[in-house]
Amino acid sequence: MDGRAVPILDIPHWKVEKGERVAITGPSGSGKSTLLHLISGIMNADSGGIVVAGQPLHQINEAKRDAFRASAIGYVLQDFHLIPSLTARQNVEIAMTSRLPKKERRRIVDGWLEEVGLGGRGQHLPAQLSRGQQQRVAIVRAMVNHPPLLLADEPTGSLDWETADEISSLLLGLSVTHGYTLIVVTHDLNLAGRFPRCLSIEEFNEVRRETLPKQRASFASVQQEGASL
Ligand SMILES: Nc1ncnc2c1ncn2[C@@H]1O[C@H](COP(=O)(O)OP(=O)(O)OP(=O)(O)O)[C@@H](O)[C@H]1O
Repeated sequence: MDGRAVPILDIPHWKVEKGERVAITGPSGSGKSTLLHLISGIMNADSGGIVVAGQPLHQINEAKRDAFRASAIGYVLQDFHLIPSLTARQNVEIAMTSRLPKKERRRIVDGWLEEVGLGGRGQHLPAQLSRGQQQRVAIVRAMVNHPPLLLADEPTGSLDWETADEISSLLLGLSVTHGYTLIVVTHDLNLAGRFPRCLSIEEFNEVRRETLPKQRASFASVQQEGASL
């Protein structure tokens, strides 16, 4: 870390159990998105270690982290990030890591779309779908490889309250059905309040709020033990 940088996160130890559903709240700039970037290996901590599903992310190179993320971590974002020129089905298929015959891939994707209430919508482009429907496609894309861990950054942040409630139910319901660990960061207290474990990032981050407006994470240790890949 250079002399001007101030830590965003300083987490001596933090652990999420396999299959746990955790919501993390906290003020803007408190490092919620940064935490998910660290857990997913998109960003490196300056020191310390992060273990996800038995894989120490800090001990593998970037290419291996990318491959690990593709198969083991699903990521849902506030603004969906669907490819506009691809149909709902294609947006999901493009994320599949298994090399199955096209017909089989289509059967799997259509099954997922059906499960999230989008049966018959596979041929629609994102622009032909409502925002809630687009988020459902994004959730399917995140889950299609059956990752043991799903991360969601403000998944209801751009939805009206009713749709937000539906997406909250969907995420929590799917985590029970499919048994994945779910970590959500959010301002949405309605969403957070529905989680079995709900905490403020300030409860496990030792950086004081006054020091937050600077940059970079300094240390994080997140473990998800016992998950099978
Ligand atoms: N790529 C980056 N490079 C440098 N600093 C960054 C970067 N991304 C975020 N930061 C800084 O890290 C701090 C935490 O940002 P982060 O986005 O994690 O907070 P947040 O709690 O998710 O905020 P919000 O709720 O507003 O999305 C902020 O001070 C931000 O300016």
